[in-house]
Amino acid sequence: MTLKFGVIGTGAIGREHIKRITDKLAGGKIVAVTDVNLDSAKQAVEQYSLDATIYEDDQALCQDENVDAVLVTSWGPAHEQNVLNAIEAGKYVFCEKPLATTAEGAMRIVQAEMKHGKKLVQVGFMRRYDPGYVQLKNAIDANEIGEPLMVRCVHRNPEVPETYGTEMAVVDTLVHEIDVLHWLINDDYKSVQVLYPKKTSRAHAGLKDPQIIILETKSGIIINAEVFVNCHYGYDIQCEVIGEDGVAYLPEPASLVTRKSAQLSQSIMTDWKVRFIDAYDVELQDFMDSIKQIGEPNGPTAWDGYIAAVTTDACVKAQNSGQKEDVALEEKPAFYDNKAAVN
Ligand SMILES: NC(=O)c1ccc[n+]([C@@H]2O[C@H](COP(=O)([O-])OP(=O)(O)OC[C@H]3O[C@@H](n4cnc5c(N)ncnc54)[C@H](O)[C@@H]3O)[C@@H](O)[C@H]2O)c1
Ligand SMILES: O[C@H]1[C@H](O)[C@@H](O)[C@H](O)[C@@H](O)[C@H]1O
Repeated sequence: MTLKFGVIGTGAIGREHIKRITDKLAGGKIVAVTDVNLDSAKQAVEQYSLDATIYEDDQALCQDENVDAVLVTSWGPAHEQNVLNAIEAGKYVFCEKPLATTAEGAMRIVQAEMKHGKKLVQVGFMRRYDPGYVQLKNAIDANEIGEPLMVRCVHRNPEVPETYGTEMAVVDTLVHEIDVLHWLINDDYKSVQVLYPKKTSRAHAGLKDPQIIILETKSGIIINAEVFVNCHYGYDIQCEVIGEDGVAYLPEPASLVTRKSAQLSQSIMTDWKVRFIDAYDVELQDFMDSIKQIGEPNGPTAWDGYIAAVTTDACVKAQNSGQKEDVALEEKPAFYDNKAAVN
């Protein structure tokens, strides 16, 4: 069975995913596309020689009977409505992060999915599929470093556009750490605080950059996360988990080491597309395979999207108050504990 996708948003990651589903992964096909910029949708169809219907809006795309699953790769603020339209039409949804830009928005999706009665949504938190993070998780779960006590992590982008504001540092960027870290250390967040170090001269007027976000978990683990989106030198993701018995580091991506002209050097990546290429491939393959095998997506759920949204809301509050802010989650519905059985 081929899973037929309708794509909402044919920008950077939309095209990356179209390309991997079309040329690289097994069992998927793009049959419909839409974008608020219709020319972009047309270009994507041409670029990848797709046999796909071009729709003027997301609702019409979701209603297409030929579409089995909707790939939401529009801008963050559009995700909530895109996902709700897909659920309304009874379609599976793979939604890029963030699931919604507010906790209320994410909760509306959770409620719509529960009302539908079956899991349909997977959120694009691809780091859970990254081989390095998987290694780190296996080491923690196998108790190789003992009880985790502290985590230090770094999320650096070379630059960001003028449209990227202070809140996006948490809603668009830190959201990756927010999702992957609670999964990694098997804990829930209790509070968050945001500090602003000296501002880089490379950040535009409306952006505070870098930022340090301190997250405390229910068991007392302190996470120190740096977001620095004008670091200039590369795309750099680091994570170090300090346990009672030892320390585990996220492996650096493999890169050639050279010795030349009295220099020992190694390159640093500059682009998220390349840094997490394996993770994107595996997450989308898993989405397609699990729908075929168990009738529902297997990856990060709408509830994970809700946890992330509650935590980013608290971070935004902390950005503005300068105080420690609580992360207050609703109780997890049993709906999100159950996994479908293999058919
Ligand atoms: N998982 C990751 O590592 C990762 C990487 C990049 C982007 N993203 C996420 O993917 C999303 C898209 O990012 P991008 O870099 O591709 O942005 P982009 O600006 O390159 O592309 C977004 C596209 O969506 C279209 N669009 C916006 N609103 C729409 C709507 N309501 N209906 C239809 N089309 C609409 C825009 O016209 C644009 O073509 C963002 O939420 C971003 O956070 C995730
Ligand atoms: O949308 C992108 C993407 O999610 C990248 O992985 C992240 O490093 C960027 O900060 C973000 O803007």
